[in-house]
Amino acid sequence: MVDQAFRAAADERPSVPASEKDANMNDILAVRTSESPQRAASPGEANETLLSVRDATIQFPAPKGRKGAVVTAVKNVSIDIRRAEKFVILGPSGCGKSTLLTAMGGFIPLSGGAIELEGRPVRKPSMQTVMVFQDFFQLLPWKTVRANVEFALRQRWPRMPRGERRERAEHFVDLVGLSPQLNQYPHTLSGGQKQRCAIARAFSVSPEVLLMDEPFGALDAINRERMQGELNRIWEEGRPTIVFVTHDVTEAVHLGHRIMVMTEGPGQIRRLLDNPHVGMLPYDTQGQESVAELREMLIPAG
Ligand SMILES: Nc1ncnc2c1ncn2[C@@H]1O[C@H](COP(=O)(O)OP(=O)(O)OP(=O)(O)O)[C@@H](O)[C@H]1O
Repeated sequence: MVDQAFRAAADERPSVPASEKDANMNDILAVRTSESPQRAASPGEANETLLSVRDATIQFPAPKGRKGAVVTAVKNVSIDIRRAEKFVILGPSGCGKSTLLTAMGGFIPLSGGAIELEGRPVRKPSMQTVMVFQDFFQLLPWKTVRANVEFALRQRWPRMPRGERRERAEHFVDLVGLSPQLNQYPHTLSGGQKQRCAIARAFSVSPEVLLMDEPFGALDAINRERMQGELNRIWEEGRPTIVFVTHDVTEAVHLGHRIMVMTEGPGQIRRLLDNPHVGMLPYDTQGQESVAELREMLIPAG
């Protein structure tokens, strides 16, 4: 019998039929879910929906071609993101991951369907949602690490007393291990340190939802692995809801309580999986097997 967590994932209908390969993946994750004694319970198991995507379709004008022609980036995606979960969107390059994430933040409009945050339509960016990007240039170059975080805090809570703002900024800088660089400017930081600062800034404003678009994509392998572990650790503080986009299978399995696998473009849901291996790689051999299976699932047919 599959366990509760797996049934919850199966409730979300993928928008494309599962292949035989996918069915095997189900078996693997379902069995592991019930067998794994150390399994970290998904905090989203309480099933409280925070961000709801209903039948979302996103189209862009085709770059060239006849007038009115469109590119469909995302097609009929429906998904409920639960409060306090780390939800990973995984898929091949160009399948619409970033587009879907950007729409969740209200940065681009839907062509069809709806996105709601706590039951209210998401139509434009709001303070409830913060995005962290892959590139290293999201910090204000003329401000120090501390001042970058303080700046965000001032935007979020304009009336917060100066001392409290400073203290809060230092707390989050410390949380990401950047205290020694507190007074440094972005151009003096490594790529990993810049991402740490961006993450400190994002966490410091206590967003309802943190949207992370391949934030470690530009890091070397060692720093990337380190940052994944850090993210799991930092998430424990406050447990924000995180939607994390990646095309890296190991990263997905290490970070996501649930993993949504997308098809090649136009992006649809291929599978939605509960992941019992979150935070356990690289020492969890079953997790490594799941990584291999997922990787195979992403290899294009033919
Ligand atoms: N502003 C735009 N105008 C036209 N087409 C766009 C636009 N943004 C994205 N697209 C197209 O939508 C599709 C999905 O792009 P998207 O960036 O969401 O994919 P992705 O899965 O995030 O890819 P990657 O992993 O390479 O970042 C692609 O075909 C892309 O060319």
